[in-house]
Amino acid sequence: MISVTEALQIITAQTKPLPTEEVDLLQSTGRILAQPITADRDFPPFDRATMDGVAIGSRAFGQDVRQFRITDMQPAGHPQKQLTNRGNCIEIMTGAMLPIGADVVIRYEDLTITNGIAYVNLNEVTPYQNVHLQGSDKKAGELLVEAGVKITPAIVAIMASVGMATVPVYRLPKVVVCSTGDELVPVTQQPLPHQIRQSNSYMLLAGLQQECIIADKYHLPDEPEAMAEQMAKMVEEYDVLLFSGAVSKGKFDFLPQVLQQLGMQTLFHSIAQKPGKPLLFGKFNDGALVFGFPGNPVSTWVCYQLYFKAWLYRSLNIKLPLQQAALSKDIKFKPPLTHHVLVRLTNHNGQLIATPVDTSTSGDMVNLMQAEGFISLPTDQEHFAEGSVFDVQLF
Ligand SMILES: Nc1nc2c(c(=O)[nH]1)N[C@H]1C(S)=C(S)[C@@H](COP(=O)(O)OP(=O)(O)OC[C@H]3O[C@@H](n4cnc5c(N)ncnc54)[C@H](O)[C@@H]3O)O[C@H]1N2
Ligand code: MOO
Ligand SMILES: [Mg+2]
Repeated sequence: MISVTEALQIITAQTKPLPTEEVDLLQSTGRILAQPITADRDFPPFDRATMDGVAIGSRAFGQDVRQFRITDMQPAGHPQKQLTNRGNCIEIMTGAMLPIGADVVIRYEDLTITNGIAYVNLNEVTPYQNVHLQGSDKKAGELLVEAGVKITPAIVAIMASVGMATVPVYRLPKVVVCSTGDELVPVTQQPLPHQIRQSNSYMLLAGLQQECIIADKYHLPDEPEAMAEQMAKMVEEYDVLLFSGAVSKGKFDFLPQVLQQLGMQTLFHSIAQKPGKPLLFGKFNDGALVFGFPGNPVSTWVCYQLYFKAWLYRSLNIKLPLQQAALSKDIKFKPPLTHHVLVRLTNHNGQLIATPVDTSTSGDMVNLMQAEGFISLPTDQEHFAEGSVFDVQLF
């Protein structure tokens, strides 16, 4: 049986750089940007009024001029006007170009306007007051967003502003999620006393959706020939096959043998860990990877998070979300296995505290929802003291 570290090494050795593709701007949120974005023009592209009011020249104000005749209007979206006389001003709206000859915007709140004359009720003004100067955020040609970041709504706004209707992103793998087991019935079906509804596959599909992966879904019976028939097509079609169940020692756990008959090379089957000991990982010659997650829901979820996401994030060259947190209580764990402890997080005087979530067994899917992540406790200790700090991998 291999260790968690060895398993992660074997899995991450199976990553290769993903090709890129163009997606619509609004389909890009959450995807990984494949090219850097540079400013096509200055940010902002002109001296921009940041307040509604009037535009004047600060020199006139310095020469004790306090009243200005309103001669024109400079709304946003209109070509730049010109201030021709130091005793004049131009009404200006937020977002408009600062007129030629003006360098200050006085807010309406600081003005008294009577008969077309604006009186400035201020003792001093400074040049470029209430003006967002051209190029002050970024200059044309400068880097705005580096490649390799996860696209957020703010990045979508930047891409829109530089005219990108489509966005180059790393292609995501084509994934299929496959539940196994004769006890499982569809969500819409009333289970008989010996049956349960499928839930692991939905948990995996939902998890994949959070990574922007829309996977296909299959269900396989506990019958080797029927399994093989359906799976042969999957190997051709998908980059990654995620199975749940049928990987342990049961008389109906046919998955490892069927996959091997179809030509899968087993890279490991079982890890020194709890939960998730019988995890299966393999690959086909044409490149399809197989993760066989143990069927108990907590095992499926922890193995998906720890192993599939390690592979996915390494392929995309991004970091897994980790937070350091201190244990809320002592944990004792005897066997020489890596113990993955589900935790929820709270903040205590600025220190993040990880409180273990009580699940009765790894089949307890109801209490799984309490967990915000998990800690992988190392094998070289049996006693983990309250207050000791560990990385929490966040769900
Ligand atoms: N003799 C041994 N028995 C078991 C061992 C062992 O080492 N020796 N390992 C145990 C561990 S640990 C786990 S985890 C499970 C893994 O079992 P399988 O991967 O073979 O999964 P199944 O037998 O198909 O199912 C187990 C359990 O999970 C439920 N399940 C499966 N798929 C789904 C799904 N899509 N939605 C909801 N629930 C699902 C299934 O009904 C079973 O209750 O084996 C232990 N046994
Ligand atoms: O992974 Mo199993 O569910 O350790 O119990
Ligand atoms: Mg089994």
